[in-house]
Amino acid sequence: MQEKTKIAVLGGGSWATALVKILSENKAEVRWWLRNTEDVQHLQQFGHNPRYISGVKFDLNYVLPSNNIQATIQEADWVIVAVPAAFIQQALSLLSAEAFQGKTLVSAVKGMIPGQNVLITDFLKNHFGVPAEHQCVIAGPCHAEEVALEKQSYLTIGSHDIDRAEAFCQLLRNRYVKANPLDDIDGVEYCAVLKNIIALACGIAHGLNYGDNFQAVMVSNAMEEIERFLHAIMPLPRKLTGSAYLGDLLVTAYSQFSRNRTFGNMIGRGYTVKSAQFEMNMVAEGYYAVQSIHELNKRLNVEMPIVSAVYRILYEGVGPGVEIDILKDQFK
Ligand SMILES: NC(=O)c1ccc[n+]([C@@H]2O[C@H](COP(=O)([O-])OP(=O)(O)OC[C@H]3O[C@@H](n4cnc5c(N)ncnc54)[C@H](O)[C@@H]3O)[C@@H](O)[C@H]2O)c1
Ligand SMILES: O=P(O)(O)OC[C@H](O)CO
Repeated sequence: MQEKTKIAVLGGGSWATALVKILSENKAEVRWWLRNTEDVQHLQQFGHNPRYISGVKFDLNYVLPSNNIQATIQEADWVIVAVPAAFIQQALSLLSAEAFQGKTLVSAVKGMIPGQNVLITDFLKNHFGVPAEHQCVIAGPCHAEEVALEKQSYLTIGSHDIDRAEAFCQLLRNRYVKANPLDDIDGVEYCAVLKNIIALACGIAHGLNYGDNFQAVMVSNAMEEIERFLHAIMPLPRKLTGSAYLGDLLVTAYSQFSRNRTFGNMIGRGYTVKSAQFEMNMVAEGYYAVQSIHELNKRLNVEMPIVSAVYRILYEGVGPGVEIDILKDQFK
């Protein structure tokens, strides 16, 4: 009998839950780390994650929930990090560089480490010595909620090692998930960070009662902003109309499931940052990312009017109406 592929998934949120569904249904052995003991016990007893997309039922012959992070990754060949960026340092604090040796690290995160202002793959390299070519990122327009409903979805797996990316694609592909490898790992990782900030802006505009016409112009301006930033930080020939770039921006800017758009919408309607965070059970990565991009851009000096507007709204207390009014006059 062929041995099962052993995969560790770190994180108890929506995306981790959807990834565990995909991988375990493909008959991989999934060791799943969740920080909350009651959630682990609930999963072991009932086969559901009680907090996020709880309709998904897991086959416990393939899914092994645990709150011991060292034991979870020990046997795994692949380790998927699906913890929001702001909590990664804390989540991985019990692990040493040796714990990751010989494994492939896969970032499912669309964010940056706050304060350090680095991508997750760079953090894993700097902090744990995981070589760049031993890493992959999961990109592309894919909401966990739609995976749970088995709606047709597309993922792009970025890696400097294209064979490794293809091997990971093979673990993901199923009836409703298509996966493709791509070597522009940094480009898709930065694009995923930026699209979350743009979704915040779209949500803010919607909350202020701007309509679809305005949002379409905002998204097309945003695409130019993303292109300028990617060109400045990582110049490469890349097809930005691809689903890991434009596709991911569109899903997050328009979908009812978007965390970032929902958060922005609350800000546009007059919620404070604290009250919006309190009301959402989920994490809007764009809130943290906009600070990191703002810091990085002090060096790059890229023209990023939408990102700058979101930064001023969320971190400098400028009224959302004031900032969106300024953008309104700049857009063509
Ligand atoms: N949800 C999606 O559809 C989706 C799709 C692609 C990528 N992602 C990315 O996956 C990553 C995980 O996001 P998600 O959507 O699964 O999360 P989520 O918003 O569904 O859930 C929030 C997660 O944050 C954790 N959390 C909250 N407060 C915490 C704290 N103080 N310390 C530690 N952990 C805390 C929760 O336990 C939970 O796991 C993010 O980077 C996100 O951008 C999400
Ligand atoms: O749309 P959001 O803000 O929920 O982000 C989730 C994923 O990045 C969509 O691909």
